[in-house]
Amino acid sequence: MIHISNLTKTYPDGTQALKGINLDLPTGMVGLLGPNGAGKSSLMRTIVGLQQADKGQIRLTLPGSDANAVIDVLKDPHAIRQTLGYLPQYFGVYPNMSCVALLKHMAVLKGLSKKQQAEQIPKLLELTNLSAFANKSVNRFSGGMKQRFGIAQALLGDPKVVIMDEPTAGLDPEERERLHDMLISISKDKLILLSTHIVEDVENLCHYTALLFNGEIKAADSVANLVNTMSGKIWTMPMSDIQTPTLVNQNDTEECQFKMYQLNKSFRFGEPVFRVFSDSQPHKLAQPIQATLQDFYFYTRAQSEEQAPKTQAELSKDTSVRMNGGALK
Ligand SMILES: Nc1ncnc2c1ncn2[C@@H]1O[C@H](COP(=O)(O)OP(=O)(O)OP(=O)(O)O)[C@@H](O)[C@H]1O
Repeated sequence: MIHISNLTKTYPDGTQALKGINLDLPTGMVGLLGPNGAGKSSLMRTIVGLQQADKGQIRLTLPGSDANAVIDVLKDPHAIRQTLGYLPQYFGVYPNMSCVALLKHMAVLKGLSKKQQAEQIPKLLELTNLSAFANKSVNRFSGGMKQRFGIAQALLGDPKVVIMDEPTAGLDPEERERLHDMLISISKDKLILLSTHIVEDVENLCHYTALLFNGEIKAADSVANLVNTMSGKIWTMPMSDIQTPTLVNQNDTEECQFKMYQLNKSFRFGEPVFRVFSDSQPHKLAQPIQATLQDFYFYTRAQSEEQAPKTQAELSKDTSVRMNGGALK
């Protein structure tokens, strides 16, 4: 497991990317969810020792090992590099080398012996469905094949901790499904930390997730627990009606205590539909619907935006959002 405490990271231009992160990540498939710019890559790069934190601590206990065998990642970045696999968000340009030659080269960099290379590389090519392309140059691979190659290199040395930054980015549905299969098959005795903004991927694959917004952890729990907190409180209703909302449970007091969040607007058969969070039926046309992790994600985001100090421009934007069915107070 990875234990992170009080981790902060500010870039030289003053951007505070991580604002005192406290997080315990268990073994298995774990999601790190957050919108663009939330700080996911900053956190991942810090965990894998590619950049320094300003302060804080990251401690790693390897799955299946003695609880006392702890690696202090920030003090000993070399040790973590030997025990984890990393799939970065961008690989940059690949050299003009065949898939198998590049894997061998990376295996050497990871310190694998010739025997280990001979054992592991064919298995990894098979696992990632690249055996038929072993002699093809990686820079001629499709996006999905490059992503699978990235996973093969991350798994060299059979690491117990694997960190993947946006692994499904740019993949077509078939490739995404294949990648999901692969991740599930390798996750049994490892901690696989999956960073993404695709909430559905986390709901489908991960048993545990953390939500990162604007450099802060806003929730961390089992996916089932987070979804359960939304249970019975999610409704769908047609967009047209929310513009003049009729609250069915408005109480008698002057100030309405009732709170409703628009979570998500989408379209079905060309007609707008949106999901709202509400303790009770928010409108006579509202229908109850099964809660999802996406509902929790949007609810948490709406709450964290509400708590964040706002500029004048944001405040005037908020008023128009509210008139269209945003957070009603
Ligand atoms: N090297 C850097 N120098 C300055 N600011 C940076 C640097 N890297 C990231 N940032 C900023 O830090 C914040 C967090 O960025 P980060 O890339 O960690 O977010 P992210 O959640 O991974 O986003 P995305 O999903 O878009 O990749 C952003 O405001 C980003 O602009």
